[in-house]
This record gives sequence, structure tokens and C-alpha cells, in this order.
Amino acid sequence: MKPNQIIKLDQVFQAINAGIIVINDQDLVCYCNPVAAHLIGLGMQDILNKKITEVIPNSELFRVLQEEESNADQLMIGDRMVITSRSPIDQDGKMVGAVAVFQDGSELQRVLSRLDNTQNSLTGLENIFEQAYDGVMVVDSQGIVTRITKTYCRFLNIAQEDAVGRHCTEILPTSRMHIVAQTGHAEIGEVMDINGKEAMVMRLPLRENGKLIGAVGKVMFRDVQDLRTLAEKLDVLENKLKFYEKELKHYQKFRYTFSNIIGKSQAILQTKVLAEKAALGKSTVLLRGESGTGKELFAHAIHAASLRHDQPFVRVNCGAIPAELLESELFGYEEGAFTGAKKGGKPGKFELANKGTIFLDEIGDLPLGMQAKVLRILQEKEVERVGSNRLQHLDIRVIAATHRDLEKMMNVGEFRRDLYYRLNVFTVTIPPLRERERDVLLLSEHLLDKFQRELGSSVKILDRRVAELFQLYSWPGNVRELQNSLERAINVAEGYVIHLEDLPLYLQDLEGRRSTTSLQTLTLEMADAERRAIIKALKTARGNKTKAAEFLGIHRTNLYKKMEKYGLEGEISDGMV
Ligand SMILES: Nc1ncnc2c1ncn2[C@@H]1O[C@H](COP(=O)(O)OP(=O)(O)OP(=O)(O)O)[C@@H](O)[C@H]1O
Repeated sequence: MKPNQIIKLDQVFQAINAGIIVINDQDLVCYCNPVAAHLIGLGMQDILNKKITEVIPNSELFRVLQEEESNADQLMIGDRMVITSRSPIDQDGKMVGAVAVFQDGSELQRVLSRLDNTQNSLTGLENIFEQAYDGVMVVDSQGIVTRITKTYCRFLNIAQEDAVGRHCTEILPTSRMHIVAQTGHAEIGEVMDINGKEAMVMRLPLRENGKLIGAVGKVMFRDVQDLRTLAEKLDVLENKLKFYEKELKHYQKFRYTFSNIIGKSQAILQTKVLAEKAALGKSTVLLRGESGTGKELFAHAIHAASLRHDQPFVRVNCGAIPAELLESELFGYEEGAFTGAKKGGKPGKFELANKGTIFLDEIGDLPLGMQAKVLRILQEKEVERVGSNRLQHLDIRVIAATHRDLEKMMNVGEFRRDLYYRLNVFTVTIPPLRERERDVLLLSEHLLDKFQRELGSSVKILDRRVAELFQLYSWPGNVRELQNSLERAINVAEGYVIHLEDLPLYLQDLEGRRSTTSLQTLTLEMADAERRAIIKALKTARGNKTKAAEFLGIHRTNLYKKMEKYGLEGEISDGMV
């Protein structure tokens, strides 16, 4: 070899993108190009004239020299994988050295590992495809089956190897997979006949880079009956849900309207007119009146006649909830707010009443601490659940009620002045029953009817003495007391009529005392006589009041007054008189 020729060859070796290393017959490196030095990771001075095993400890190059045979291999140099090809150098039949050409294999290694991953995913997908509980079939754009699950094959009664490669209609005449593969229009939830059974299927077109390449079909329900059963179950659940929703609405809805408030006395009629006015406005309403006068009834009726009537009506009995629970009942709480807090938290009554009406019954029983919190909500119109820092805006109307003397409570510091003024905007005071004398019999009649419907009682009317006693009694417990007395009486009464003996003992005693008090007896006897005379006159005059007044020798307006007093208006033929 001429020197200038060596230089040229060396230039080639320098330029080549592969490592080249040459050893002589002493195993010493006599040539190494820059790529090889870079892959080995040493400088030229540490490579040239060094034993090859010092440079690359696991080199096999000297073996090629000994065995005089070429080979190719993968080799680790440091942490790098290289692919090497080794050959002995023969000069005139004598081995003078060996050359190794090697290339960085890490890129190749990365490609191989990606291939490996792809292979694994493919195997995984194939397994999933095979394990699919329902039948799945894939066709190409011509409708030729390329894949089909074993389950589907069993369902179609065909061997998997017989199915693949055939046109879908050959294995299932009703198949439309080839059509979907052509049109590209998915068909979902179609019922098809598969071997005499109705199954529900879906067929989806397959696209690659926007081009249709086939279709995949899946049996959703092998038997439409399965679907029907499922639909029936869903139906039952939906009905249940509707029922509970209705119940909830009913619970949150008003139960009474103004027409449920019985009474024709001036006092109650005026109160109703005032309450109807309150209903049409937006202001807070404060219902006052003795216990049992019908405050709750009025609260329902006001909500029912208001613009919010189709929104919730939520009642809170401020006196019945233990103080320690009041806060979470009124404002709700977040999950984990305290030990025992329900999962998911719980909305408070204010939140439940949003957009509707909240009825704060027995507001006078609200503890002082809570009064401040309730006041804040009424002022800010925002509520924050216990354990939360999120404020919720509220749009609520407030109706409050109490039988207590709030002014007196305020003066002794039991009721907050600011809350009092916030509530006392539109006050409706419900008169006690003793001021509605003529309503007692009307209410009794109404309540007896109600009991007859609810309890199936046969009792219908009051004995004359009972009716008299009812009209004269002061009813400190108001309508509730009347209601309770009648309920007790119908349980005791044996026939159609309620007698004195059927009344609670305290009322019987009262009647006993009344009969022995001569002055009272005289008044009552006179009233009784007057009442009877009026009834007789009205009957004789066949209801004509002018004539009846003439018979009695009194003025017509006087007759009206007396009829109102004895509750005879419109009830002259009623069993009660
Ligand atoms: N005018 C009325 N017509 C028909 N029923 C009435 C009337 N007033 C009261 N009632 C009945 O009397 C009972 C007591 O009424 P309600 O509970 O509304 O009274 P309240 O004033 O809210 O009592 P409390 O202050 O003790 O809570 C209820 O069963 C109610 O339906």
C-alpha cells in the first residue's frame, strides 16, 4: 500500500458513520476512527497501542484473529448497546490482525422495545376481543369477516376458522355489516333476527384517515327479552322515584287553602280578608293568636294564595327541635362537619324552602343565640351550611307564628328587638274561638264530617244540650280543644248523636255546675226558649225571614242578629237544631 493511498483510506474511515477499530496480531489497537473512540468513550491516546481488552474489556476481536473467522454480535460498551461485525485481516495467507465495524444500537433497541410494547398491546387487545362477553364481529369494506369472537361463533353455531374470510351474509343472512361498511352510517339498537331469536345489535363503521375500511358489529342483548326485563326493572325504579318525588313535594307543599278555614263570624271573615291581602304581597307575615286558633292553617293558606304556591312550603317548629340540633336543621351541614354528619351532607330547612316559603312556627321559642343567626339570614338572604364556607343565595318568604307575648319577651330580654322588628311587618292576629261564638257549631259540623271521612265514625250531630254548652264554653284551647273533645266523644258515643255523657269529664262537670247556678240557668233557659221560638217561626214561615220576624213581633234585622247568635243562618233544616 502506498502512503498517499493510506491517507485516502483513512479519510474515508474518518468520514464514515460507523466505528472502526483494527488490532494487529499482538492484539494491540493499531487503528481507531473517531466514531469508534466516541462509542468507546476514550481518547485516542488511551486506545492506540493498547490491548483491545483494555480498551473494550468484553471484546471478542482477538478471538476472530485466533479462530480466523468472521462473526457478528451485539455488545455492551458501558451502558450502550452496539452492533458489531468482526473480520480477520489476511495478508498473503497470514493473519496480520482483525477489524471490527460497529454501530450504535440504542436507536434500534428503542425501536425494538416499542415494537415489543405494540406487540403486548395487540395481544392484550386480542385477548379482550376474545374475552368479550357478547358477540363482536369485524368486517372489511367488502363485508368479509376479518375477526369474530368465539362467543359470537357459538351463538351462530359456526367454527371461528370457518367464519373468518367469508362474507358476513354467508354466516348470517340477515347481517347488514357490509351495508354499514359501505354507507358509513352507524346503526345502533336495531333488533335483528339471529337464528330465530330477536337480538339487539349495533353496527359501527370503521374509518382510517377518514376512509371507510370496514365495520364492527356487536350484539348488545342476545335476547330482546333481556332488554324488556331490564326496561321493566327501570320502569319500576322510575315509578318509585316519581312516587318519592311526589311524596316529597306533597310534604313540602301547602295542605290547606283559605277555603279550608271554616267560620262565618265577622272576626274570622275579617282575619281572612287581611290574610288574603298578606298573601298577595311579598312582606314577612307574623301570625299571632292563642294556641290552637289556626295559625298553621293560615300559614298554609297564605302560601297557597301567594305567587310562590307551586314552590316548597317548609315548616319549622322552632319550639320542638332540641337547641343543639337547631343549627344543623335550619342551615344544613357539609359532609364531615361533625361526628355523625351524614355522607354527602344535608340541606337545611332554609335551603329546602328556597324559592318558596319558610314557616317559622313558635318563633317565640327560638333560643336567643339562634335568633341572632336567623336574623342574619333574613337580612343577608344568604345561608351557609355548618362546616362549609360557601354562601348560598336565598329567595324565600318568611311567615312566622307565635302564641307568646313577644313584646313582653322583648322587654325582659328574651326576644331580640331587631328580630322582632324584622318579623313584625304584616301582622295577622287570629281571634280566639270564644270571640267567634257562632263558628263553634259550624266548626263542630265540619270536624264531625272530617272524622266521619277519616275514621269512618257514624256520629253526625250534637245533642241540643251539647250544642248549647259548646256555644257558651270559653274554649281556652280553641279549635284544637274543640277538635280533641269531639274526637274523644265520637269514640265514646254509641249512636248517631253526641250526648253530654260522651264529652270529656271536665266539660260534663262544667255543664253540671252550670245547671246548678240559677242565674246562669235562667239566662240559658231564656236563650234556649228564644232559639226554639226562632226555629219554630222560621219553620212556620217556611224560611221566609220577613214573615218569621212578623210572627215573633221583632224587626227583621233583629231576627238576623239573633239567627247569627244562635248559628241558625242557613241551617234551619239541619239536624243540629
Ligand atoms: N278555622 C278553622 N277551620 C278548620 N279547622 C281549623 C280552623 N282553625 C283551626 N283548625 C284546626 O285546629 C287545629 C289547630 O290549628 P293550628 O295547628 O293551625 O293552630 P295553631 O294556632 O297553629 O296552634 P299552636 O299555636 O298550638 O301551634 C288544626 O287541626 C286545624 O286544622
